[in-house]
Amino acid sequence: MSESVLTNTRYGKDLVRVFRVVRDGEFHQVVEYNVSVLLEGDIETSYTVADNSVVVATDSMKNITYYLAKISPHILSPERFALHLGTHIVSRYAHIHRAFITLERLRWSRIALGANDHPHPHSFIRDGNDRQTVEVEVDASAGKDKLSAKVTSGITDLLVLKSGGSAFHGFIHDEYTTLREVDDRVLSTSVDLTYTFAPLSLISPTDDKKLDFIVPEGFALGGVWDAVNVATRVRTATLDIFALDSSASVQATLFKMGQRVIAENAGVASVTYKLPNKHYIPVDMKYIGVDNTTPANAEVFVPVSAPSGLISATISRK
Ligand SMILES: O=c1[nH]c(=O)c2[nH]c(=O)[nH]c2[nH]1
Repeated sequence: MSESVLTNTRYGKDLVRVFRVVRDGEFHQVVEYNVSVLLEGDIETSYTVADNSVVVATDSMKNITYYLAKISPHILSPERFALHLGTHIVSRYAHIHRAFITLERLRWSRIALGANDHPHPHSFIRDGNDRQTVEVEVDASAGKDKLSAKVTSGITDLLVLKSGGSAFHGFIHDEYTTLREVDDRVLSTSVDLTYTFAPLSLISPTDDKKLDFIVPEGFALGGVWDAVNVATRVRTATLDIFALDSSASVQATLFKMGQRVIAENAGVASVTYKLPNKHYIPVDMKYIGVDNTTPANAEVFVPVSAPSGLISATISRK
């Protein structure tokens, strides 16, 4: 027993599902989040000597999440809501020094009706399985009056495919090579990306209940970290480059995506893409005397679920 030591502790509530409607008269806005709240602090004794007096119950973390979803004016912005939640928790509990708030925003887009695409005031559609992601770390370890935060946002599971405009040749040919060079192929990936904002300092709440939250400079609408607009631009840039690039490889297309994200978003310090290459293999129909394998005649493909390539890179501001 004496040869072991507790070196790291973090605990909390995962998969807190919460939906919020914000009513502006007839006009509603909605968000649905999956939230994870993890805490670090002076909690070692809960592990080593079963001392629950230092434990904020994970059930309470769930309740705090629901309460903040009810009262936070920042609920519609995943970044600002996560910062508000983390700031409240580290300010409210003296022995909790860091809060790690992770949040996924599910898509609920407003339904557009009729020939004019008339936006419906309170009806929404799940128009994609991709989720916006936010990871926030609120750090009070330098003191409750010196809060700082790191914010990383992203997109996960954005599934795309192009049936032209993608080639792959010039790669190493040796005794292990069976892949053919192609001028044209099906390219599909499920985009996973994260982008990081510069670290920021936060103003500590001054009210008794520690519920006040002042949006950090830059994170308000129109600021360099205006997360709503950054998220929209990053998604648009990724889809634009995917569609428009005459792809020489996943690597080369990925780099162009990253360059555009950095160029268009002054507040973004770096962006990391993880792109699986989801292979679509032309079916060999020689058995029936049909050419389905030369690129011009390849029309029937087998989508291969495994293995896939996996291409990743981080593009940073110089
Ligand atoms: O775009 C690609 N990059 C690779 O590194 C690679 N490797 C492979 O087999 N196919 C591909 N395609």
